Amino acid sequence: MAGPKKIIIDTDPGIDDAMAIFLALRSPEVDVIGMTTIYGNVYTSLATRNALHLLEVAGRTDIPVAEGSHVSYMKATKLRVADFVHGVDGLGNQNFPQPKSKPIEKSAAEYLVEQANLYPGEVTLVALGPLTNIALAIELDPGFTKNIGQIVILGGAFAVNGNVNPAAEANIFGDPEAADIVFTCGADIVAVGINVTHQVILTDNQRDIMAESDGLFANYLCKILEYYFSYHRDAYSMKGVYLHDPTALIAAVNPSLMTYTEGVVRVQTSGITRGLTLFYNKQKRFHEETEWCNKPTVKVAVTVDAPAVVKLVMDRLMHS
Ligand SMILES: O=c1[nH]cnc2c1ncn2[C@@H]1O[C@H](CO)[C@@H](O)[C@H]1O
Repeated sequence: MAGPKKIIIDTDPGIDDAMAIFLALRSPEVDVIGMTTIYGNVYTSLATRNALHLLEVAGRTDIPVAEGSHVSYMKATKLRVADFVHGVDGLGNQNFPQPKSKPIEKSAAEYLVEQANLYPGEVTLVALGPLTNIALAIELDPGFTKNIGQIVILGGAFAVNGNVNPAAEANIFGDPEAADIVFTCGADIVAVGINVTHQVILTDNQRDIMAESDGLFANYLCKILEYYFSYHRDAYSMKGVYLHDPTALIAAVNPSLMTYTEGVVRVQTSGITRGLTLFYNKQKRFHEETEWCNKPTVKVAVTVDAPAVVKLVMDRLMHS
């Protein structure tokens, strides 16, 4: 029997990233062999600090962290970070101590290429932030797309409004050029967009159940979740929060909790729809040769068993 699936988490922690990371560490189906960091919810240096901190909380400083790009694929330095969603420290403004551990010497892209070469076809990369590091890995080694087992992407808004603006979802908006490279690179890709993650909601009551448990992860998360809940109250008038990153992680841990469709995804890189993800189902042969022809297909999640995902997330975090 095959052992647990090797996964690398590319992350911008982030409150829902913290949930996904802890969930992964509590999931016997996967073995977290490393983490890479990226800007998005916070700037990259803080993402690295938070990734190291979360591994210290979990007692898993054996897991290497490789720091990712500080600029977009096109070298833009003016980046959009979502501190209004996660707090200025990215983890709900809790004044956590500086971690003692350090990132490895290699960059995220170098580390991704190294691991994909070391375990060809075996590594699942779960991308929870903008796709800069992955586009850089493809640039560094064109064989990366063949060597990486699968890339599960939290990103996109397929046939629904975005969450940055009506067109764009945050991770794709963070680096649309990188996203278009990744979606059309030919690797085995599964995209979980906010059309799916917006169905997966942790309610106030469910958070209270988690807070009353004696799970280490559940207790830690309930503290930092306060900020994330208040953002959802303000932005969406909701008494609950979207479980974006944990849902994407579940697509790697238990893919049967979602259904998927397959087609070509392109990303708009200019104008007011910059960051828009557009899915072509390949059901019509168009008359003209276009930028959509002869592109590799990806899988896009369409439905989710939301109660089962929420239950799995809660159970695993409470028994930690
Ligand atoms: O309104 C928002 N702006 C920016 N980022 C957001 C917003 N809401 C959620 N996220 C973050 O972006 C990813 C999902 O798109 C998640 O990581 C979530 O934490």
